[in-house]
Amino acid sequence: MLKITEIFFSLQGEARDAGRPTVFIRLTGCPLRCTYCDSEYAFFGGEWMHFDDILAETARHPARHVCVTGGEPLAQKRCLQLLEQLCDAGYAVSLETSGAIDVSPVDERVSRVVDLKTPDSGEADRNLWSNLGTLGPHDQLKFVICSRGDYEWAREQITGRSLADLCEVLVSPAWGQQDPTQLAEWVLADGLPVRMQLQLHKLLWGDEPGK
Ligand SMILES: C[S@@+](CC[C@H](N)C(=O)[O-])C[C@H]1O[C@@H](n2cnc3c(N)ncnc32)[C@H](O)[C@@H]1O
Ligand SMILES: Nc1nc2[nH]cc(C(=O)O)c2c(=O)[nH]1
Ligand code: SF4
Ligand SMILES: [Mg+2]
Repeated sequence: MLKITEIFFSLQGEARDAGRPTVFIRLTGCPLRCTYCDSEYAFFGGEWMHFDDILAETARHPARHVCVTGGEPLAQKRCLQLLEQLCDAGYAVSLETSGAIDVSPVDERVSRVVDLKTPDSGEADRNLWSNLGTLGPHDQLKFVICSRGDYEWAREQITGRSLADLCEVLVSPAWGQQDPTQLAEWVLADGLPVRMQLQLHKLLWGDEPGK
């Protein structure tokens, strides 16, 4: 059983697979409190669901891709079993995670999207740097940028730790806070080896849950 906030079908709005029709499984609960969090409604509540029912609900939608998110999905230990079962069922699975919890036990078929928390998130001291050692080309690292200070911090991590040699590195403007054009100009000025992303679902549907 897992505590689930919502299961919905949408276009992947973030990271490397942006634009692909995807089923989202949002797990309830998170031990962090990022200043910009757009998913606070997943902190509490939710519904206990059996694995079979989660898989059945997922299968109702015509998708090859499944994204497990939250809240912080890895805060529920049994999330690991769900990820395995989704892979066994043939889905291309991604996991959105805060980087505050050990990602090494995650099934290697899963693309782990690890968000390194920036200073302005208010949660940078929660980053588990040992996670970097477990990542490979199939995984993704992400920085959500709130300010020039966040950008410079991210740039320092990316260049100082050669992160682009590990896996795909993404930068994303904090929605409604960081001007995206400005971020694009900074990336270009430095020739930073990253992929900049916008939250496609918010451009399409605004900031509403279940999209
Ligand atoms: C809601 S979190 C859930 C997964 C996990 N707790 C995490 O933080 O990665 C999914 C992704 O949305 C990003 N996110 C949340 N609020 C955002 C905002 N206002 N603007 C841009 N990205 C945001 C997070 O940084 C994270 O990369
Ligand atoms: N369309 C869509 N794509 C997403 N990719 C990651 C999401 C998340 O909240 O983790 C998300 C989301 O909430 N909606
Ligand atoms: S870790 Fe993710 S879900 Fe938790 S507060 Fe931060 S952005 Fe929101
Ligand atoms: Mg979201």
